[in-house]
Amino acid sequence: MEDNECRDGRKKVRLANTPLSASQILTRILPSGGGDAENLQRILRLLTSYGGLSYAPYVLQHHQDALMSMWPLVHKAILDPTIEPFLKVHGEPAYSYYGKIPEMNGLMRKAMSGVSVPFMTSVLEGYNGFKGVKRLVDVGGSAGDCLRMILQKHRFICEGINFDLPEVVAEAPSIPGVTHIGGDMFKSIPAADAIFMKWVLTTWTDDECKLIMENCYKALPAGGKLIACEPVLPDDSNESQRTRALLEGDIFVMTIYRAKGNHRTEQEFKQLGFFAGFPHLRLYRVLDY
Ligand SMILES: C[S@@+](CC[C@H](N)C(=O)[O-])C[C@H]1O[C@@H](n2cnc3c(N)ncnc32)[C@H](O)[C@@H]1O
Repeated sequence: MEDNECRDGRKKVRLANTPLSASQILTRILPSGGGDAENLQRILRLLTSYGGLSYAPYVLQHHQDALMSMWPLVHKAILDPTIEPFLKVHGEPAYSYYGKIPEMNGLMRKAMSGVSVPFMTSVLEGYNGFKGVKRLVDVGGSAGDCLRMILQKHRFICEGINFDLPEVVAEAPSIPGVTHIGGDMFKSIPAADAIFMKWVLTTWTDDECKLIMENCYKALPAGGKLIACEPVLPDDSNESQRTRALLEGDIFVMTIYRAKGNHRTEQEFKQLGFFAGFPHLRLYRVLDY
């Protein structure tokens, strides 16, 4: 009998949800034999490399046909920067396209949870800017994982609002202390003492970022704080692995989200913030991620 089987009377039954080893998986997908369990194990090790959470949905999200088929079309963003390759081919922008296909929408939420939880662990270890906040809104908060972690660490925050597109929050899990609100950040953002936002500005053009940040400004009291977690490009390009990963992410944004959406430098963020009414920018770097 195999590890994931047991006896029910005289019958041999297979237990659901029992972990399978790489070689057990291989015998199921290649019943006639063959395959390399060690190489399969190496892939599984990567996919599960973030603690209890899986990195797999993020890898899968980026490798869906609808996104992969865009890579040979990168040049289109140079020929016509008014429209990103994704929109040119699929006839609508990425987020509304995901929103119409429940599997893509669900995968995007899971992908964000898988990468955001380890990232937020690093942020919350060092960043101390939530003091005095009672009501916090997460703009583009997806399934609400970032808010859940912030509220768990900072018990003085009594109310969290997870604000995202209606079709995204409709499937978000319930989280103690968090209310999910569906809406459009280009129209208005729920009022709060402070606003948190992660991996949102980078996908949009400068004009769109100004509009989002202006809406944040309107939702905040005088002197209120916008805490934006975004990739920050170095002023000068260099050969570090980190910079090259950032530059690759920049091209991903150009191809999928907005031909003129981009990763930005500290100075570029400062200018956008200044335009929207935020006079000071303090940079906090998360380097161990
Ligand atoms: C890259 S994801 C980041 C998710 C989350 N902040 C995180 O870091 O895990 C960007 C999020 O912005 C949301 N979004 C896109 N357009 C939006 C809009 N017009 N209004 C509100 N949220 C929007 C998407 O649904 C998505 O959840």
